[in-house]
Amino acid sequence: MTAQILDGKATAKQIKQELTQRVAALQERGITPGLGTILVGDDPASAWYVRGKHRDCAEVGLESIRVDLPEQTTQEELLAKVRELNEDPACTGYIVQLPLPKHIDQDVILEAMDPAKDADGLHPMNLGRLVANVNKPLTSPAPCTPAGCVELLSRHGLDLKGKHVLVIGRGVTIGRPVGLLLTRRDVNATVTLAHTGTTNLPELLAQADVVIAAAGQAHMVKADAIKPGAILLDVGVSRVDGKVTGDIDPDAAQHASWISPNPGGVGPMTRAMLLANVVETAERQAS
Ligand SMILES: Nc1nc(=O)c2c([nH]1)NC[C@@H]1CN(c3ccc(C(=O)N[C@@H](CCC(=O)O)C(=O)O)cc3)C=[N+]21
Ligand SMILES: [Mg+2]
Repeated sequence: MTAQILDGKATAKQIKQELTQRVAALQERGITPGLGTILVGDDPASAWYVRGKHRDCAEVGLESIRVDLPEQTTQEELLAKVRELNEDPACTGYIVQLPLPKHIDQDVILEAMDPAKDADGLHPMNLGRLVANVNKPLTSPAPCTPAGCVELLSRHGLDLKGKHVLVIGRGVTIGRPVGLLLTRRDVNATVTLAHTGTTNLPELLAQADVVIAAAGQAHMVKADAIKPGAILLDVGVSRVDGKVTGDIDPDAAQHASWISPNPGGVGPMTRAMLLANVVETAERQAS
């Protein structure tokens, strides 16, 4: 068996085309949505991601607002920028690029954002809405990487109803929220969340119909560990010898039915979902 590819790059391209139409429709009504980014410090990977987000904006017709601050920015200075974007009518939604320097409390910054402008879906208010809302369509932004995982599967015609999904990793951007999306009634999956304290990972991997690997440990999911025919989403990113390396050993493709490559899988979907959150916010405000 060789797995079929969950092509995140092509799917994101399709989504961006759809968003381009929606942005044009907003523009016809005199609305130009804008995405803001706040980047603190000069980590090259973070700077590269932020540049990509601005390129994506230009591609679909969104305005973008870029705020770059030096590494030694204080928490108060960053809070001042957050408040500025909260008040800026040209800014429909924005993100604060993570991770922040160690002297800044990420939770304080996220809570200071206007939840209505939270393009990442990481504000506690929006995470709370995700917890509270199981049945109705979501009217608040969902975290981009989890939403990208769900969208990547559904756009390849894969139905998760009744499937056992094993999520590996408990980070706040992926591992914890992705189960909330997958257990909504419209998806109806059964979810197990494994982490470094899990003692029976081999047993769980052998059972899982779908594996979402978001641990950030290069090639930790091996070919012989998975259930034959499983669907594999490779979310974790490490750099090994300067190369982007996922959590799933590429040999696992021999035993899987579907696999998302990394790069080229969930990464581009994350970016597309960020744009979608901004467009949806603008549409909500316009209606
Ligand atoms: N507030 C905040 N929101 C984020 O969404 C956020 C963040 N902070 N901090 C860092 C992580 C990481 N992240 C990625 C998004 C896209 C790719 C992506 O498109 N990667 C390409 C290329 C990978 C490469 O070659 O480096 C791919 O997977 O094909 C990667 C990583 C968003 N993050
Ligand atoms: Mg990727």
